[in-house]
Amino acid sequence: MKITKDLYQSSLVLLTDFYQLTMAYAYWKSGKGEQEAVFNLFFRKHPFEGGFTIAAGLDYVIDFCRNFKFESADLEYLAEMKSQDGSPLFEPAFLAYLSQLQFSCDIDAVEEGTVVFPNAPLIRVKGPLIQCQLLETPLLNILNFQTLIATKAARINLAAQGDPVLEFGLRRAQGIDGALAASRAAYIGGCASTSNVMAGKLFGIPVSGTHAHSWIMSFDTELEAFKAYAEAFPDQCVFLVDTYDTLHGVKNAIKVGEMLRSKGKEMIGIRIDSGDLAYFSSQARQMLDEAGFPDAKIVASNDLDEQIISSLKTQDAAINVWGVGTKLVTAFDQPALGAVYKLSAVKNENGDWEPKVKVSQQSLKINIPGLHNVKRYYSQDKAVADMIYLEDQEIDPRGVVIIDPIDPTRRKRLMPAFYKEEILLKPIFKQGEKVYDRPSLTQIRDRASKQLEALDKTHKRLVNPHLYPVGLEENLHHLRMNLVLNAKKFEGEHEES
Ligand SMILES: Nc1ncnc2c1ncn2[C@@H]1O[C@H](COP(=O)(O)OP(=O)(O)OP(=O)(O)O)[C@@H](O)[C@H]1O
Ligand SMILES: O=P(O)(O)OC[C@H]1O[C@H](OP(=O)(O)OP(=O)(O)O)[C@H](O)[C@@H]1O
Ligand SMILES: O=C(O)c1cccnc1
Ligand SMILES: [Mg+2]
Repeated sequence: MKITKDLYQSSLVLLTDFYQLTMAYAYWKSGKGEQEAVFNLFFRKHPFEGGFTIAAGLDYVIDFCRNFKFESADLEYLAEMKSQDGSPLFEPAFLAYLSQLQFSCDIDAVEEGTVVFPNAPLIRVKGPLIQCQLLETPLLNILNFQTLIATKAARINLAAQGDPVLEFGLRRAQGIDGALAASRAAYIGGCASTSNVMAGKLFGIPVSGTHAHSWIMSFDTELEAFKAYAEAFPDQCVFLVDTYDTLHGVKNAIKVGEMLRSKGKEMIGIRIDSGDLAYFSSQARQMLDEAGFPDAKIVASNDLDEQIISSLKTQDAAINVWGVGTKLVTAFDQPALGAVYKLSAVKNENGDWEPKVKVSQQSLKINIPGLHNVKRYYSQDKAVADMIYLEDQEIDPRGVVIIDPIDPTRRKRLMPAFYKEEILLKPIFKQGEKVYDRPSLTQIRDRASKQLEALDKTHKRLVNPHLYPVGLEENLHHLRMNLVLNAKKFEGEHEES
């Protein structure tokens, strides 16, 4: 197991795209490496055609930044890289610079478990250009995936309407770290437990499970298999009833349930893993009730997702617990979130911040310039709107207009004096020092649940959700428009000359 051993014991600083290192070298060479810059990480569209997204992954980012160090083995590898003519790609003086590099950025971020919306930053990184640049790929790698899975999990849990959802994804997850990170994110999104024992050990997630068809098939009869399992785990029996004939399996489960009861034990329930889950769960419920097991739970699994769970709910399926694997941990219907990381300001020689925009033909792709933050306004504990604003901008409590970043004709007037407010980007690192107390995973999960409660149900609809208002504070909107118009003007002048 050399590969996994090396992987988990090495520094992660090279977990970046090659072009980040070549840019870092060129920044250094041109004397710009230490120039201060600001980058923002944000996504442009909710995943799964949904109306909300749950931020996750910050804890990994914190670990990554705290361990941001080029070790001698990393530098040796870089020293061996060659350019086309066979000479070393990176000058020794640059590698010496990297060896001395100490993480010194300011990072402000939305806390894990926060409901977030398109275009508003999840993370803001302020610091020397080289460091900001080197963080792009790992930050995107971490936050894109965990945010995606936490959101998928939240959707599945909303569909389950409070029933426990057990995460069963390990066997179908995207490799080793994909599985671990998915279990963590699924728990943040509201899942009750994971089948992944290592995720249990690493993150303290409750671990749970039933048994497989192989257990049943290894015996001559299903009844023998159930009995043997009940001998081994008299307090943990969820009998898988569909290996041969589902309703006959329910009868066998009832027999063994009665045997357990005669010993003062109670079976937890049954699991159905195939066939029409509405039909079989209702039949099984009736049989269990009639046999005197009204509290026995019915667990369902088999390629479930939020749409099938919703459908089963409307069919009045008698399912109490949902086992969900593949479609959760792979984010089956949308395999990537698509968050991006964009430069929004640089400090010039006079020490002033210069806001930056990347002009694009698509207004959707024009970034938001400057050093900005996000305020969420709440009225009676419901989130009303998010405002993206320049951090040094005074906000008039009597009234502020927010403007949609994509369609400037969409505007909303807010009266901050009447609302409770929360600033979403919180300080995580100041000049490389961690200033944030990391919450426990349970606290993060609670935050996600409370944040979803604060969101109106129209935004949580799985299909065609109502759009939650997110807008630019007026002055930020004007700054952005002026930068775009100026950039276009210059472009025109260049073309003419
Ligand atoms: N009543 C129902 N309404 C909607 N979808 C259902 C219902 N019952 C089962 N499903 C879903 O339909 C799909 C059935 O898939 P498929 O036909 O491949 O399974 P199966 O043949 O029953 O079981 P398997 O092949 O796993 O042994 C699954 O995704 C399952 O979750
Ligand atoms: O369906 P998922 O959401 O991924 O949940 C996990 C599945 O994994 C197990 O069986 P597996 O799929 O390995 O085999 P089976 O479907 O043939 O029983 C389990 O019985 C579930 O069906
Ligand atoms: O414990 C279970 O029932 C389980 C675990 C993983 C995958 N499918 C089912
Ligand atoms: Mg299956």
